[in-house]
Amino acid sequence: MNILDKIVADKRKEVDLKKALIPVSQLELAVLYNRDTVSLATSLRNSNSGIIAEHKRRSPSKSVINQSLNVQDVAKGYEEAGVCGMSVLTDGKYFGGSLDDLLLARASVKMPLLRKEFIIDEYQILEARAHGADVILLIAAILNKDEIKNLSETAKSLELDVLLEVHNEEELRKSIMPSLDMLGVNNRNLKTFEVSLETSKSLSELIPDEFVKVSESGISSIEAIKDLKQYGYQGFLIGENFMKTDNPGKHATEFINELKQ
Ligand SMILES: O=C(O)c1ccccc1NCC(=O)[C@H](O)[C@H](O)COP(=O)(O)O
Repeated sequence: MNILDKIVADKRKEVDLKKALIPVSQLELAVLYNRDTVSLATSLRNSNSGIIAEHKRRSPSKSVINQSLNVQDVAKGYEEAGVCGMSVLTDGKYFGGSLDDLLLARASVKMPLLRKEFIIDEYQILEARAHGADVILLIAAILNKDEIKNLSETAKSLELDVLLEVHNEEELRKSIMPSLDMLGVNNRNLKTFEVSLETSKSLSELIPDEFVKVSESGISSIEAIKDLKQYGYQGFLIGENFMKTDNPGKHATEFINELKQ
């Protein structure tokens, strides 16, 4: 079994357990009293930098990245740096994240927040909305076409943006549908962890213009972003490069300032 299959199998067990403990009706109540959402797609369309900065403590490919930071400080630092939005990993077992991280980030900043999760059930979309997310991620590698349609339509009905992530042409072709806002190309193969920015470049021309194009993973230089912009990318998801430092917000500020020059 590859790591992605293992993550999804664990996620199914986790969601089934949670459903038994916290009923959908309780989450729906939390959604009802939640805030208006803000659009990451709009923020990216109106931005020069296009940076989506991630909160990432550890990962299957890197084990420990940074365990000593406080999510509120990271969120405030990113917002002050002027990023377009923040991605918050909420998976506990493989990434050391939680829904509490999302809630605490939400309490600290106004910018769009992405729940970075392995979403396989509508329940997780309600959770995302109830904990302050503005955007959800759907990963084409773990969903079929009907699941992508149902989950993305549920997200839209809750006024959430949808970022659909692909890694190859087959995933892209099955996924294109009007209920998506952004198409993300993950440069990391989630089954082998191999990273290549060529993946974003080669898939770019197959992504219709109505979707905001986002390049994800393995981005660590200004040159890489300038290069990817030539291929129509308006969003750049950066995790490790910021999180491996003592002060991710400061690093993001310096990065964005250099990008603007
Ligand atoms: O990062 C991993 O090792 C990983 C492994 C398996 C599934 C997903 C994984 N990462 C999720 C992401 O997409 C990245 O955290 C995100 O794109 C930022 O990547 P990076 O800038 O390379 O930290």
